[in-house]
Amino acid sequence: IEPISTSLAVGIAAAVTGFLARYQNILYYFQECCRPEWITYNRTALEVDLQAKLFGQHVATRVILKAVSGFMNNENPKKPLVLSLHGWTGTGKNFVSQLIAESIYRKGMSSGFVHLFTATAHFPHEMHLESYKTQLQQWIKGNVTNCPRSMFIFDEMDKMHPGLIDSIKPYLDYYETLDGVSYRQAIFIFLSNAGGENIVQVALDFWTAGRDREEIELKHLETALSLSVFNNKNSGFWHTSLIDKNLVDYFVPFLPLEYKHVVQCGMAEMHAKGRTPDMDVVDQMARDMSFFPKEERVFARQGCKVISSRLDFYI
Ligand SMILES: Nc1ncnc2c1ncn2[C@@H]1O[C@H](COP(=O)(O)OP(=O)(O)OP(=O)(O)O)[C@@H](O)[C@H]1O
Repeated sequence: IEPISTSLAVGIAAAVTGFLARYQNILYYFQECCRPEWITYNRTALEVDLQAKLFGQHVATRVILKAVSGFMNNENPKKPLVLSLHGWTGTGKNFVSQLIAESIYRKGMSSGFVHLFTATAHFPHEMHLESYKTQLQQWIKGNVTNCPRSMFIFDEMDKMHPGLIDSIKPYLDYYETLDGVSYRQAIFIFLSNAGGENIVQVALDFWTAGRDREEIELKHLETALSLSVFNNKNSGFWHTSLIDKNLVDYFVPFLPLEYKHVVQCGMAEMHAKGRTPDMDVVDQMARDMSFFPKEERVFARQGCKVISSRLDFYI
């Protein structure tokens, strides 16, 4: 009787283990977790999205695809990926962050591993600076401990207190671990309008010289960025050592959008609203929008930002 009961017990244990393993697999399937089922980089998806959905940003498209793919395909990155996106309002900085998130996380921006902070909403009062610092550091540490492949997006970076920027600096650095946690798989994206006006000036110079916008290369914009972001004492960045410590891997410039891009945004928006894209409607809306400089009317003052709500008036 003894051997029978032992083998029965072994059999039951194996069945239970098998069931739990299967149950866990089913759970992984339904509930987001820090596993490849939920977090896998799809380069093709990012490339296709950038080409098809992001208008007028050939420089940013190239830099972002290279930066994200290089980082995600590297098994052993020496530091987290840090991108700083700069440009005029409504040119696609938030939108690109969303596309990057969608190419990595199955749930995109709704993923529990993607964290978005907006300076004025999350850190509005300077008097609470010290508690913001502690909370932010704990938040980053807790989330990266939970899932090393976490993404942190900081919007309105130029409105963020330099002290707060300084408090996240250690996480962006080359340390193997920090208090036992490695941050090397994480992604940090900073968004700001800093440098926007100088980028506009470069784009305008090309336009005035009759040169094609597509001829603008990263090298033409680097000086514009360094003058306005790195050497400008009013810029939050200048007050921190993010730049001279080389913690930002890529500064990504966003060009101001022209009339034709606004039209492209309008057509895409109509499609997104479930309408048949109508050139007449979109053209009417685009013509009523505000462009600058006053005389030349080349660039959309609000980029593509207000298009979604504007369109409703014209449909
Ligand atoms: N270059 C673009 N191509 C396609 N759509 C765009 C582009 N720029 C903006 N949009 C559309 O406009 C919306 C608002 O743009 P977005 O929030 O990305 O601008 P932003 O550059 O982050 O502006 P801000 O600096 O004011 O935060 C996006 O959700 C997207 O629908």
